Amino acid sequence: MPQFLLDNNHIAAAAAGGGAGAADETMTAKSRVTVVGSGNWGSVAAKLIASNTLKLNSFHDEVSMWVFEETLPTGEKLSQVINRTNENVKYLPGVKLGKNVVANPDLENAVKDANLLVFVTPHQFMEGICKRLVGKIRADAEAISLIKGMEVKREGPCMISTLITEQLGINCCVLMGANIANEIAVEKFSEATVGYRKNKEMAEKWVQLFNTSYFMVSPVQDVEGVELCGTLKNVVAIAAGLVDGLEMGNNTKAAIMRIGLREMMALSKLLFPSVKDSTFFESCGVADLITTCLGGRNRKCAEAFARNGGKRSFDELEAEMLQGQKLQGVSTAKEVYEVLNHRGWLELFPLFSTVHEICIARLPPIAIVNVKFK
Ligand SMILES: NC(=O)C1=CN([C@@H]2O[C@H](COP(=O)(O)OP(=O)(O)OC[C@H]3O[C@@H](n4cnc5c(N)ncnc54)[C@H](O)[C@@H]3O)[C@@H](O)[C@H]2O)C=CC1
Ligand SMILES: O=C(CO)COP(=O)(O)O
Repeated sequence: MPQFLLDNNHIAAAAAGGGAGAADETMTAKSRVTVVGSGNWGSVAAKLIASNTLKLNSFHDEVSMWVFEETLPTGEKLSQVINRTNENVKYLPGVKLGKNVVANPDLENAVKDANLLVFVTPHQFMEGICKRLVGKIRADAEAISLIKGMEVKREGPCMISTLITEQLGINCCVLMGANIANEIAVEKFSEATVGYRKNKEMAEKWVQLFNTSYFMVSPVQDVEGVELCGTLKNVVAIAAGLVDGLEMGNNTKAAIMRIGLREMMALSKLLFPSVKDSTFFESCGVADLITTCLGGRNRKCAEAFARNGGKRSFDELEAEMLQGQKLQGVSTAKEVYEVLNHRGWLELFPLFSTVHEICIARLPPIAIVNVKFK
């Protein structure tokens, strides 16, 4: 790791060196971690955490990982294969998770002893998961959401961290960033941002749990800003993929990313006036926007959508190209559109609204560059 990074982050040094020490253990009860989710990023999150729980005395070594059970083509259950091979052969093949990661297909059983809950599933499943968890978690549990997405209620948008807090009655931080899971899985250096509301000590505990020599995590006091960055950039990534599929070139793509960033900032601040400008310059902001528009799944499927002239649906392309992994950008574009429509803001957000209209085939892919961006 470059020296300047160490200077920047004393917590990184503590995590990498396992410096918590025996004194730590005697002062605090050990925390138990459960990761709720085991897709591409969920599996990498479990790997990161498991490498740290082995080093840090304040955490139990074992990391429980809830697996949405499925039967593999071999006839075996995914959770059993993960526990036998120490690999998520479907969502993260070829990467060992750490022997202290234990896959568990029983959601309620997986969470019952944990005081640290890490939520990392596609956002559309979270409402159902929360309902199942009511009354099933420890009273002293704390949560963090790695989920990029939101729900739309009659009252307006509901961020996933808010859903968790409201349904389960627990505090929820968020972790977002320029984090293409497959790259972090092979330990290429990247950064992430933890967003917290009030409790800085808790944010630092999450930083400690995730931070490694190749994954540098920084806390910022702006939970909505961090979460909206992670959520809204997926809509811009769809636009960037359309531009790629249309072979419009780099200048057009850069323009779409700039306009997208401007809409991300404007909508975030309209929804939550407390959102800070500086958050957009953290890993969760411009860095995540760049990496997703260059190398993410939303970009990839949108490129194929445009190459097919919009004739094959995103659902079809997702099933064919992602082998069970899920796109977040298409449903987020719909959710954003509902919010904009409900509030009379559609004209203020031409990129966001056009992406949705292209996704549902109301407009052709080329419309992404025919919009009048003010
Ligand atoms: N993959 C990546 O590079 C990154 C993903 N994220 C975010 O992390 C979140 C989770 O994404 P991934 O871990 O990549 O998942 P994924 O898209 O790779 O996998 C889909 C997951 O959903 C599960 N699933 C399918 N049907 C389900 C159901 N009915 N109920 C519950 N679970 C079901 C599957 O078993 C699988 O674990 C998303 O919000 C995504 O935006 C964030 C950063 C990076
Ligand atoms: O959020 C991501 C990178 O930070 C991954 O984006 P995709 O879901 O488009 O792959």
